[in-house]
Amino acid sequence: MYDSEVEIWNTLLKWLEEKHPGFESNLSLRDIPGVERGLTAGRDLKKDDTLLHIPSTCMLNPLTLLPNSPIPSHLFPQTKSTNTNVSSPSPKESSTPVPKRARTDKPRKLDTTQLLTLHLALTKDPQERYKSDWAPYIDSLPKSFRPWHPLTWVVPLDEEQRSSGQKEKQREEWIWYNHLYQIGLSGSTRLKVQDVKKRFDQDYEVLSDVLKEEEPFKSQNLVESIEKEVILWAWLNVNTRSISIPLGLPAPSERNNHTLVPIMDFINHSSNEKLITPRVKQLPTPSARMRKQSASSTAKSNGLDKDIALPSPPLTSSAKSNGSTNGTNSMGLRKADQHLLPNKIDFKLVCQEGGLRKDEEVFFEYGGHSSSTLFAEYGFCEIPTKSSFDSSLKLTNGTGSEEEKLASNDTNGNQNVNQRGNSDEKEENGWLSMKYGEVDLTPYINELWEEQDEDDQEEKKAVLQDIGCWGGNTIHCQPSPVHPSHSLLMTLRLIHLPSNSPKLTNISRGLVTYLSPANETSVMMTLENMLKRVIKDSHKRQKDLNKLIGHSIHAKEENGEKEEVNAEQRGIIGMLSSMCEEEQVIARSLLDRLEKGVDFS
Ligand SMILES: C[S@@+](CC[C@H](N)C(=O)[O-])C[C@H]1O[C@@H](n2cnc3c(N)ncnc32)[C@H](O)[C@@H]1O
Repeated sequence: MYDSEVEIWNTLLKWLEEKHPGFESNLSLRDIPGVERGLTAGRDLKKDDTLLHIPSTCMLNPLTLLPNSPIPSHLFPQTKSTNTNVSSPSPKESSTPVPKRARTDKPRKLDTTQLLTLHLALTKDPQERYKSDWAPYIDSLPKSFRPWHPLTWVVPLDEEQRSSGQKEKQREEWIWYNHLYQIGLSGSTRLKVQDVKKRFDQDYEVLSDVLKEEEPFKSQNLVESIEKEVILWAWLNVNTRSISIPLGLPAPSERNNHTLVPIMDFINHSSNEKLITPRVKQLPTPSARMRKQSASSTAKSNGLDKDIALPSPPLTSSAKSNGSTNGTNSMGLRKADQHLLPNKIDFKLVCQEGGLRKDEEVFFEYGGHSSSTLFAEYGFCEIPTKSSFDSSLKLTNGTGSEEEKLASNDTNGNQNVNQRGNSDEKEENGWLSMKYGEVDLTPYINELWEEQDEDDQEEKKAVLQDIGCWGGNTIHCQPSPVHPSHSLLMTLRLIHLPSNSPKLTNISRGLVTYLSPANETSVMMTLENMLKRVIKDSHKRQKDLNKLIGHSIHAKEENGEKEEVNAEQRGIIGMLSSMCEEEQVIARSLLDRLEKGVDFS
């Protein structure tokens, strides 16, 4: 571990111990240079031992932020119950002039994502006018998301604001990663990254307007001094590290009811139930409990000791429209409706059955996310190995078995999925047993929609929305065996249904799902063709990724100075190649079933 990182960690612990009574931790920081940071048991722990107790006061959210925030209070979101801002404005804010807006304009409000992004970004004011009470926590956040987070591959660097010495190198690096985005990501993963970008662009626009128009930022010309890159850094911290919690803020809950939580946000993800160690409880902070007990006799039924949702970025628009995916982030939505006293909820993590040995890593499941969602939102994916820690090694140091895996492909970068040896079978079983193993066929389905007449398309889309099947174009590993989602089957059935079919009414009422033997045959043939294309496209991508290995980032080959891709790039290429493998294994497995005549009616 670097000395500076130890220092940052120790400063954070000291701040929590001194300023936030109730804080307790039995966890240690695992930080191997070049590998993701994570948390491990600081000593042997048994069932129900406290791993971590995080008081509500140290969490960073609109409720804790408001009392001393330089951000004007009228920008804060309003609580559902009071329909007022999260608390009364402090004298400092009440003198802040509210900018005049047209009468018909609604007063400007930021949601939690935007507000936290703004708070983090203000701490980077070059003139240091915005010191945060959370400084020791903010110092512990990742310093940069470039170049490893895929959002940064589609958001170009602001050339104007780079020093000329760095400019060329950074520009070349960005071109390399943008090229990787074009050739190394499946169509469906690209759609998910574009969805993240859309959310970022919208929030960036809102925050730029706030910096331009709201005081005191306007007079300080902060829109010029806070670079887009800083907003990107802040936004990605909020989106990759915040945790769903009921704050009593209004819908959309996934944009409002979340918080940054020191220490807890160092915990890495795993969907492997054997590795997910702590149980998380929400409980009132001690002083709140006293007040709540005297105010209400229903305190215990109002959420005490409830399990709580974990790191959970705002829903992607595709997930929103797709209730049938693996419950993406829905845990957060449900729990966020049941809240204790807003701002008075502690987190307590306790050890699961079986306990933990000293130095064993602690994991959470961030949500029911497929590889492509994990990758687009958090910049990593899970690989079926004995632990997720192995996958994080692959992600960042690039020297692990991914490289060997790439090297073991044939000269075209292809793996022959029909002729599998023992190790391939093992690999295949690994992918097929992943809890959220999935292939998303949306780009192929979109092509089919484009072939349809526009009115026909609209009518069928409305029917699919009526039955909750719009947008769920996925095939899943669980429950085994691999199968298309009901939404995918219904989508294909409607695509193959003649225009203006009288059957549409009964389908939209949920009375009919199977349409006819001829329709079903067409559906199966289309599905087969799509799966073959998935396998072919994925092999092609793997081949292109292979070509990148050994190629220079700075394109100096013409000078005879061939530079290898660096370890980080190699790690990312390995991860993308694994995602190709996952697609091939899952698509092949469903294809085998279809070829054997499986019936999904
Ligand atoms: C909530 S933070 C967890 C702490 C983080 N590792 C750190 O160093 O601060 C989420 C980020 O951790 C990384 N991460 C989480 N789980 C991972 C895993 N299983 N493998 C690789 N990286 C992971 C990803 O970069 C993700 O964006």
